[in-house]
Amino acid sequence: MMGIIQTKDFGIRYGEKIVLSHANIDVPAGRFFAVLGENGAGKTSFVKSIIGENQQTEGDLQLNATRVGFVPQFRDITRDYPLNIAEFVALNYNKGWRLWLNTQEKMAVQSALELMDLSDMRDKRLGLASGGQKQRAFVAQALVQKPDLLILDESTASLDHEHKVQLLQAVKQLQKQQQLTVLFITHELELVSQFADGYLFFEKGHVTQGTVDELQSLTMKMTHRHALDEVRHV
Ligand SMILES: Nc1ncnc2c1ncn2[C@@H]1O[C@H](COP(=O)(O)OP(=O)(O)OP(=O)(O)O)[C@@H](O)[C@H]1O
Repeated sequence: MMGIIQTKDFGIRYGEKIVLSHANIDVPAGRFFAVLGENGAGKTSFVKSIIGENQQTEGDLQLNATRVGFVPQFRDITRDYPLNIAEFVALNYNKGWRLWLNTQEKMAVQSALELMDLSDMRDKRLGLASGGQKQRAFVAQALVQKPDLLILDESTASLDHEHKVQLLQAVKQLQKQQQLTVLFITHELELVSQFADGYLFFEKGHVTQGTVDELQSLTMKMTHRHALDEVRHV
């Protein structure tokens, strides 16, 4: 099977600063990949290259996806933002010229809202929603367009535990049922290792790709290291 994201000697640099070099990865279609690495390791720069928002690259990056859904880490939604949650989720359907939705589109919006546990809040103004509710609305909006590649940048960071698990379960379900490929950028290694089939690990200008088994041992190692750090800091 052809990989959905393939790179050959791929690199990213901002002027003199080399963020990534000689990246050789091959993400198979239909898998759930955790994207890991410390702050500033280059995770966001890499996914921006995938969606064509970062041109400061060298080498080869091949993308074999038709529709890519990207949920960025931050989005500026102020309190006076006028749309309600359902309207926001449906935004891709009415690009300013059409204010109504057909039945099929309404159903797609409804099912995305249900998946993200937002049906009860569909009429709530997005500007007045909590951080976690907004984050779930962003994911729902990305799901409506039925992407074959979904990229989530720390989408669980502001959620309570129950909604973290719920979001991961919903995405996992779509991955299995609809052959969705998922790239999930996160610092929550333990949580994501229960859902991922593999990982990309960004460290010191390089990226390594690993299997689910390697992810488990990486999680153990990191958790152990973290525990040791905590002991040291006492
Ligand atoms: N447009 C830019 N111009 C110059 N430097 C940049 C730009 N974008 C990112 N960088 C730098 O590139 C490095 C990688 O940043 P990036 O945001 O990709 O990291 P990250 O792994 O996503 O980090 P985090 O976990 O904090 O989100 C950082 O040192 C950052 O300061």
